[in-house]
Amino acid sequence: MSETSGAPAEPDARRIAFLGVGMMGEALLSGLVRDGRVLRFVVSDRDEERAAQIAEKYGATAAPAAEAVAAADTVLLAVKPQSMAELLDEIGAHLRPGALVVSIAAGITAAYLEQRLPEGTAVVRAMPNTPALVGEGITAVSAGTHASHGDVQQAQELMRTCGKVVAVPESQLDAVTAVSGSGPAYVFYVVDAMVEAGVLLGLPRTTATELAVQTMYGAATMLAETQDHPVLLRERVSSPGGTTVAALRQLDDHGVRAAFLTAMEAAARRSAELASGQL
Ligand SMILES: NC(=O)C1=CN([C@@H]2O[C@H](COP(=O)(O)OP(=O)(O)OC[C@H]3O[C@@H](n4cnc5c(N)ncnc54)[C@H](OP(=O)(O)O)[C@@H]3O)[C@@H](O)[C@H]2O)C=CC1
Ligand SMILES: O=C(O)[C@@H]1CCC=N1
Repeated sequence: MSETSGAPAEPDARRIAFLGVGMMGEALLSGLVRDGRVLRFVVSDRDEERAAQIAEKYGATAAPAAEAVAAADTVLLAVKPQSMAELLDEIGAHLRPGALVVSIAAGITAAYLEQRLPEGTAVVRAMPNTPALVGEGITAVSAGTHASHGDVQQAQELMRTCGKVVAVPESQLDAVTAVSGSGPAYVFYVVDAMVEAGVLLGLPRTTATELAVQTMYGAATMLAETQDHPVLLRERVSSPGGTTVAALRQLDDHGVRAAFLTAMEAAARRSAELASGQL
């Protein structure tokens, strides 16, 4: 198995195995490659053709999972929760002593992973999101039983190549998954609805899309840069007796806020179901 590295900024001799290079595995790999430190990557996927394509695209090596972990200092588990038990069976006996295992699977607890990996394996759970693809992700990280402070820092550093990182207790990860893990989908849903409304009002689709996307981007940038409360920012848009209050009243009448609460409760509940084995 040969290995390649990105352009060096700070030397880093770690070897990282990506197990599962679907949507999220690729997003995280792209962040690390963009980061450009000397990191050696090996990728593995049940779909060998996809693994080979990803390896070629990012200058990594493709290998079967057992082979990939045998040479890795850090192992990133990026398969669906439903595939996790099978993958752990496959790699358990091949893991290097002292290797750090980072899992991004929704719902799968550190205890679930620790029970299926060699005794004492350092496990860190991370919940990233797809804006990692453009370096604007946010990841929440929590430590398993055997993970040291250094292990957690290493996992955080890994995830920071894709955006921001926060540390949370594992008990909060279902809620995190509901807010930021699944969150980009709600935002895309809202933008899609705004574009559709613009088209309904007679705008060309391209114009409606440009207006909606830049409005979302500008509003998010204001939130991040001013740190002002969203209610204050909303009030500044709402002229007395004007267009905005007319629209917001309709959102309230249609129960949009309540729908968000119910939807995100459902996401957190589903995450907890995955943890309790209801795959
Ligand atoms: N998508 C997202 O926004 C986020 C996802 N996550 C988590 O990331 C994980 C991956 O999600 P996502 O990228 O969306 O899923 P994908 O289905 O896109 O990617 C998972 C990949 O892993 C492959 N795979 C399955 N089993 C194995 C195995 N035993 N060995 C090697 N590869 C395997 C899958 O192949 P096959 O399709 O053949 O099964 C697939 O290509 C999930 O656990 C999810 O909870 C976390 C945060 C955000
Ligand atoms: O939908 C899912 O289950 C995954 C976890 C968070 C985002 N996507």
